[in-house]
Amino acid sequence: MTIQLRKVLISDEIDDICLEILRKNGVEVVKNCNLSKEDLLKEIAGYDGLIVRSATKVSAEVINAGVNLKIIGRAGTGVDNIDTEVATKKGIIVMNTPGGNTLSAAEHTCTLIIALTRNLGEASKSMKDGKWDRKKFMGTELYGKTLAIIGLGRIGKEVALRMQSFGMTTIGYDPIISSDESATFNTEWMPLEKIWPLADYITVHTPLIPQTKNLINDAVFGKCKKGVKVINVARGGIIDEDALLRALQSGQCGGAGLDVFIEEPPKDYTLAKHPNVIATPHLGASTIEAQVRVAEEIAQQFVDLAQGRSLFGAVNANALANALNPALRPWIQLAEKLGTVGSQLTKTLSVNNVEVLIYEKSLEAAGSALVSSVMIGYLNTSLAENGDILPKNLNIINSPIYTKQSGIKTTSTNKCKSGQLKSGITVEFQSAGGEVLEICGVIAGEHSLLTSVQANTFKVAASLHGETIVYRVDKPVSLADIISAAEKDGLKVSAISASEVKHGQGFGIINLELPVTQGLNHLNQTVNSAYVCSL
Ligand SMILES: NC(=O)c1ccc[n+]([C@@H]2O[C@H](COP(=O)([O-])OP(=O)(O)OC[C@H]3O[C@@H](n4cnc5c(N)ncnc54)[C@H](O)[C@@H]3O)[C@@H](O)[C@H]2O)c1
Ligand SMILES: O=C(O)[C@H](O)COP(=O)(O)O
Repeated sequence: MTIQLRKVLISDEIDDICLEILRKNGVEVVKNCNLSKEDLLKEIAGYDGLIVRSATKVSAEVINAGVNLKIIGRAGTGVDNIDTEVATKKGIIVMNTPGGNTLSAAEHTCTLIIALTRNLGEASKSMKDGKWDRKKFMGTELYGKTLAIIGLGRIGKEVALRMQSFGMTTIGYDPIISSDESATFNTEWMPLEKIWPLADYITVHTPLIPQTKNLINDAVFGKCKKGVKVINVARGGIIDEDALLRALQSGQCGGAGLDVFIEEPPKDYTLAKHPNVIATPHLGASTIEAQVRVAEEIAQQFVDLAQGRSLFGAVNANALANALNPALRPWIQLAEKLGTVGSQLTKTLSVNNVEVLIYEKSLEAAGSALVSSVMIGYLNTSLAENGDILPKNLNIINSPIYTKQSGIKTTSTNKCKSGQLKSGITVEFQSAGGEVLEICGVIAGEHSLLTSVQANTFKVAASLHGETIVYRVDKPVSLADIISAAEKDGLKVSAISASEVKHGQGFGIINLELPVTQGLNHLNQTVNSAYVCSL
């Protein structure tokens, strides 16, 4: 799969280095940060790529209007403003720049913790109002206090390291970070229920997902120390805003540092205006350094992808990473061709399971890419022939979704250590009734070759390339007879290969110089069945 990146739209405020890098690499770029939703819907059809920050809402409507979109880039971390599910279904890559703004977001979190504990916001405001009030703004030290970090990923870890220098004890929770790993940055991993009563400060650094929505709510505030302070530089909604207001009003929560809100900008500023709240308008990543970094990174990632070098930052395209690896590319192509041939030879079977068996060591990690590619070939033919609506752009990104929809189960199995002398890959198409079609292929140089069907070996491996006819016989038929029949059907044969005939079946591949334009009457009288494939 190659990505043709001719024209990219930048619809949010992104550093100009992004435009420079893209243009230097021959990509036309338009930056327009003032597009209304309606304008964006009209404009987007003309672009192959879109780059945003958090302001542009890349909804299903926008993605559907982007009929030429191949890639959506987020110059930043959170992709919650992009409908990644719809993009994936349409075969569009979604990419972010993980890490580019980590330090800035971590520093902003630390700034809010410090500002909260010394009432900096209100104290500064009172000075601006011409007041000298030293008593009202008595603070507390951070030294010796406990900071709970929910989400021990990139930002959570950097916050821990920085706040430890103030003498804070850091504890935390993350479902995928082990206690050993969190111990490497001096943070004791604990389950949430143990954390709540211990924390003097709680800071959240998770994505906003169903599991983290309203993670800190009325019940949690009830389990915390009276006066606990909370900080959210992650996403609005991880702390329940209504519950927070109630806790601030009752004094159960002693203060909140908020950079993000459920609605941005908020319609209701009650929370931001509360005297114990320090609020900033989503400034976590707003530093010169972070903005240059994310702009540079997203542009370079776009260029690397278009030039087939890397897929760094893609959040929805694991399989594609293998497809871009030059060493694996021919195998990925072979897999798709085996899928196409398999779909022709299983026309009479109701396939419900497809298994890819891998006999090459170099392909051990490429199972999901090979399966996705087999299914592109299989579905492209079988959906078309069943009269189903074919997705416009069936590719390695959305093939798993359409496979799931088709009800076919898929697996890949590494057979390298099985001691068998086989090479290449084998695809087994299995029906509910227990019938199996097994086809095997290998790569020679860059060429895809079919080596056997149903364990019937081809005397000379057949080339899977271009306009091809796959046929089946139930007894040996001479190649001369088959070529003669094909020529009577107006075909120009460039090569032919046949398998041995065992247990009443044999298979063959006819390579053609030109596409088939008429019926295969003579051929169909000479072999049992013949199918046209474009490979
Ligand atoms: N305010 C800003 O300007 C700003 C800037 C950068 C990032 N962010 C946001 O900060 C958040 C964290 O970013 P990051 O780069 O550290 O991401 P990350 O992926 O490195 O870390 C997030 C961590 O959250 C953990 N997590 C997921 N579900 C969890 C749960 N139920 N409970 C506890 N932990 C859970 C994950 O396992 C992961 O380790 C993201 O939401 C991102 O969008 C905001
Ligand atoms: O997830 C992120 O990267 C931050 O929320 C930054 O968002 P921004 O690019 O809109 O500042």
